[in-house]
Amino acid sequence: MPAAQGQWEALLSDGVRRVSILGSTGSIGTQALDVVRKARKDAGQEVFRVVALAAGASNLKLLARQAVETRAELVATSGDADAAAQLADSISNLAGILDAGHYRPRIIHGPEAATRAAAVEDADLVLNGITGSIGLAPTLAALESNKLLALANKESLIAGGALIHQAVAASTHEDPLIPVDSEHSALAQALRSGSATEVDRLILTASGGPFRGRTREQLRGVKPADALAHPTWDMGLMVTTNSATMVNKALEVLEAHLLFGVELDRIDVVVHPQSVVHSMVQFTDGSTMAQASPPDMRLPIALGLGWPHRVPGAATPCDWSRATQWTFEPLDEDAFPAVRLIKEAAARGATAPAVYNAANEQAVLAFHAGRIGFLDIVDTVARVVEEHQVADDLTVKAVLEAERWARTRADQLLID
Ligand SMILES: NC(=O)C1=CN([C@@H]2O[C@H](COP(=O)(O)OP(=O)(O)OC[C@H]3O[C@@H](n4cnc5c(N)ncnc54)[C@H](OP(=O)(O)O)[C@@H]3O)[C@@H](O)[C@H]2O)C=CC1
Ligand SMILES: CC(=O)[C@@H](O)[C@H](O)COP(=O)(O)O
Ligand SMILES: [Mn+2]
Repeated sequence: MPAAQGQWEALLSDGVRRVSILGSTGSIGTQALDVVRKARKDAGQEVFRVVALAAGASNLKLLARQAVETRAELVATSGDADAAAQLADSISNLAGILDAGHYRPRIIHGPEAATRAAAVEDADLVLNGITGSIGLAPTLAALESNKLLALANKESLIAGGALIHQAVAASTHEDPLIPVDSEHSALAQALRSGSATEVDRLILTASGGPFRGRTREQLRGVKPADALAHPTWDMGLMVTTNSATMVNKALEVLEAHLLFGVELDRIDVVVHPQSVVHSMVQFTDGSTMAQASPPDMRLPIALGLGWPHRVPGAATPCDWSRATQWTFEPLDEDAFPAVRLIKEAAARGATAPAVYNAANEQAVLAFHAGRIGFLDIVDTVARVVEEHQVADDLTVKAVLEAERWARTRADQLLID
């Protein structure tokens, strides 16, 4: 039997997986739909059924097209009643044109819409591809309604930390939280080869972003368009900017600690400009396991949707017949202090990581609005975290209050 055929059988052994895709119009969401489409074609039958779609309100036409294509039962927009009406019109027009005239999904709207889509009864698995810590409520809702959660929205884990651990512990699934972030998917794959006691260190790779090799002084005048010119990945604005400041890698170090329980001082970052080795696990005997594939998020997304099974043909593998070079270099923490700063924030505990992330989200938006310079982003994060009075316990209320304070304080500092 060909390898792929056995793999399709394994993947389909529990039946078609019903998925709710949050952030469906974004980079992760649209690639998830590529995976769903291709799996159906390659397997010759439905593999993943999209039962719910959720997005913001900036691309309602695309959301409508996705709804008609997938026939999702529930379609959610974070927009207002007008946005919902516009969405319903677009769906009904398109359904008429595309011979799906009978298709009438349930349309919901408002700030809670994605959270409701995360808890939708029909779904087995929720893919959270929303940007920002606004994704925390949907993350918790997915776990609390006992879904599998394929998590790209790292900000919810940073902000929610122990709250997410509690929700994971209460789940009846052995392993409900599946990493989709490329580095963490790589680590999860490498960790399949050894037990927790064998692990010595986790090594996260970083592309180095568009400003790799520059000194702090050389970063001073860079413009938003420069920061968005990522060398290897095509992603949304927030994560792309975070790659340029190394805040993305900082969030990912803490994400790895929260996902895999390895202490922060046993997690390293190495710059690997080709983005082919997505991360590595070093074992106690000196062996290192690395996961490698050309940069394409459809691979970790597919593994997230099919976990623990691989989706055959999800992405193109490395071409070993061609000469190639992979290089590795240390992170310059003087030019890019974000990783050191998050380790300090994590040591303060409770709400400090949520504050780090919220201040960063505000600063990134201010940078793109032309209100501040590039270096002000991480400098502001550092100041806001330093001023923060950490809450004693991590509750949803404490996180929301800390975030509200951090956003206001960051905005004040950015105006001054
Ligand atoms: N892109 C990538 O390759 C990678 C991304 N990630 C992580 O995945 C997450 C998504 O990133 P990315 O896809 O790049 O981001 P994008 O900006 O491309 O997409 C964000 C998506 O979230 C939607 N959205 C925004 N606000 C809400 C809301 N309140 N309710 C529901 N949906 C909302 C947007 O809708 P609308 O279109 O209407 O604005 C859009 O669909 C981030 O956490 C990022 O760090 C991790 C690894 C790789
Ligand atoms: C694809 C992915 O997982 C991104 O989070 C990626 O890691 C960003 O690239 P950097 O390594 O430049 O942060
Ligand atoms: Mn990543």
